[in-house]
Amino acid sequence: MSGFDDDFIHTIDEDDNVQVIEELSEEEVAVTTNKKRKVSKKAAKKNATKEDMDNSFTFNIEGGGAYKNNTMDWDFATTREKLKAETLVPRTNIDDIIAKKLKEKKQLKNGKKRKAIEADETQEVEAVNGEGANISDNDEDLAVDGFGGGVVEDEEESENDSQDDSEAESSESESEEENQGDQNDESDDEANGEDDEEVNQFEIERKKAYFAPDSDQPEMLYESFSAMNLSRPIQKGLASVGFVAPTAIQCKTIPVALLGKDICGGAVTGSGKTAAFVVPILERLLYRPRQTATTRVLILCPTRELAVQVHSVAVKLASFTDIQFCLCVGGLSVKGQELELKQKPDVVVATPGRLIDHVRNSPSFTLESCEILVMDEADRMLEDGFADELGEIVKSCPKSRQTMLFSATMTDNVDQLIRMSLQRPVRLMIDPSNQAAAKLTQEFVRIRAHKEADRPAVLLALCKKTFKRKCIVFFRSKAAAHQMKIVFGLCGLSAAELHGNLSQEQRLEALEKFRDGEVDYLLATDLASRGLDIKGIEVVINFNMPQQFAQYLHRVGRTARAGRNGRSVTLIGEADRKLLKMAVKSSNKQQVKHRVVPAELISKYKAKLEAITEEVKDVMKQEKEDKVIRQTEMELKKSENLLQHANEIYSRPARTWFQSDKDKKKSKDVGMQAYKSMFKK
Ligand SMILES: Nc1ncnc2c1ncn2[C@@H]1O[C@H](COP(=O)(O)OP(=O)(O)OP(=O)(O)O)[C@@H](O)[C@H]1O
Repeated sequence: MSGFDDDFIHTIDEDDNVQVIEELSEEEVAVTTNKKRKVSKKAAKKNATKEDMDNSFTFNIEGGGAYKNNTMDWDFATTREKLKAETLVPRTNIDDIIAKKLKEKKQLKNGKKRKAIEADETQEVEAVNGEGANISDNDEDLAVDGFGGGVVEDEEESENDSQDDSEAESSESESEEENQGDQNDESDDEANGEDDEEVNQFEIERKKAYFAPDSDQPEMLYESFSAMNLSRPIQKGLASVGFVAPTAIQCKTIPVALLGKDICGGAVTGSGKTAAFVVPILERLLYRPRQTATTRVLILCPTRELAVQVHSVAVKLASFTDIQFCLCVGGLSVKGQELELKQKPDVVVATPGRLIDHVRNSPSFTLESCEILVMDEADRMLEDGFADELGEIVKSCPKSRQTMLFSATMTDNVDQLIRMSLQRPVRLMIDPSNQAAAKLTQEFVRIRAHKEADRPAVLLALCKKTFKRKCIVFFRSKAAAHQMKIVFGLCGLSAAELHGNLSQEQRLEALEKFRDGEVDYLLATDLASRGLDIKGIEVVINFNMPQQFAQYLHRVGRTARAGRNGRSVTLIGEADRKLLKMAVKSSNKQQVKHRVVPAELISKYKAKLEAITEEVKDVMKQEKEDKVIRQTEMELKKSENLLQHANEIYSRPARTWFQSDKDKKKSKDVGMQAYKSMFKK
């Protein structure tokens, strides 16, 4: 990067500290490495709370792979607390409505049982009196039992173990029909071959001219963070969260980022990209001039949850520094954020919309002094829906800034990147593009065209029989995720939902409940598909396949993170064959499997679903009614507020936006279309 003036934070090549790397001999590194000191979670926490530097501190060093330690969970507690304080009227709680429905059901069942016992007693009395009748099984009781647990459930448990292994077969067993389809696709590909070659050559030349030469990519591999010449407070921060050795993307990125270069970084999901950009930012900020507070770093994320997570990671890693952060995302109080921004925090972590709102409407907040701009999930942000907002943000930052873009499906499409006005970016791609995490097993359940309606029953069968905890299920729409939440609740499966129809507090609460194991399932839309890092997710189920392979990779990337094992199960329709082919192509063959859910099991759960249709409707009706009441209460509270603070409210200048309402709607529609096109058949 060129154009650093005196006020800019220093890159490592301008910094005397570079000597330290060279002076640290190999033996010294080896000695420290061999110590293998383990800092327990508890001790790390304790360290994190200490404000001052501890001179006797020794780093937590463990040689070998990056993921040896148990790293800490990121927490949303602070953000949730803030939100709780802002809630005007308590929200409708769907769990309460479902619980009420289940209670009613139980009461009904008990009532029936009592009646049956009374009837039996009468019959017995009658039998004694010589007018006997046979006592038959009460079918209705059994049906009711089947949903909440009890006898039928126990039976299922025992069936389960034997079925697990037999259900999974290798992909080689896929039918002839599928193979035929693949061959057709291939012959199409060949026909286009020559044209493609020319285009490819042109693209290769363009990329060559656009990106920095490959020689700018360091080939250094570091055994530990302490070998990276990072400052002591940063190393302490890393040790406190259990990071000992850098991952591949961290090895490559940190040195280049410290030089202030623009970066396009790509590495599979769960490979540590967050710390790859946070660490060099913190390191550089340690050397910032401190006379006047200035916001120097902006980190953009496509979703609020991801921004909350990145903020939490950054704050934890910076525990031993004086670096200040501010989280600016929609759904949190604008006023609170305005006050924080006034203090000129060093780093702002934001979602684009809310950030633009502040740039335009928060007095004294500007991006004029932004020296580093990071875009996490950059390929998503470069998509149509975000393009206008991004253009507005880039325009507000100085040209001389450093820009870093990261994603597991990072694009090196020059046309898209030009929008970001990068300066000879260094391409740091660790894994071949479009690849899933190494330890992910991908399973596919075939849904034939005339069986599309079976999807809910298949899902229920999978969750009831096989995947009983730490499972995230992706749906195409908010309505589908919500409806399934009710179905799961009525079927005795504990689930939380996560989608855009919930309040921000509910969204974070859902994530926390799932993370803490209070619920076994997270039923989500693509809101949760990118970036979220929840430890221990064992399975990702795709109720439907998204049309874009990249989106699929992000979804399944919620498991098998940080070198762990994981499994994905995708219900794959006839129209998704191409994507199945891509998954097979981009993975180790042994890791792609065909799962069969037995037809009788599907029939059983179809019947169960049919039997609870009315109950689902009831819950939805009750929920709607509660919503109306809450809405009215909200309006009332708002009017009261307005009356009480009318002068203040009306004297505020109206908030402005960079687009007209019409333009705003148009770009929202474009985004929505782009999203929907992912599912187009
Ligand atoms: N050096 C390290 N040592 C140990 N664990 C690490 C290290 N770096 C990151 N991790 C852990 O790896 C996990 C994945 O990291 P992160 O969320 O940054 O991945 P990502 O590459 O950004 O994934 P995604 O593409 O899904 O956004 C996290 O749980 C994080 O705590």
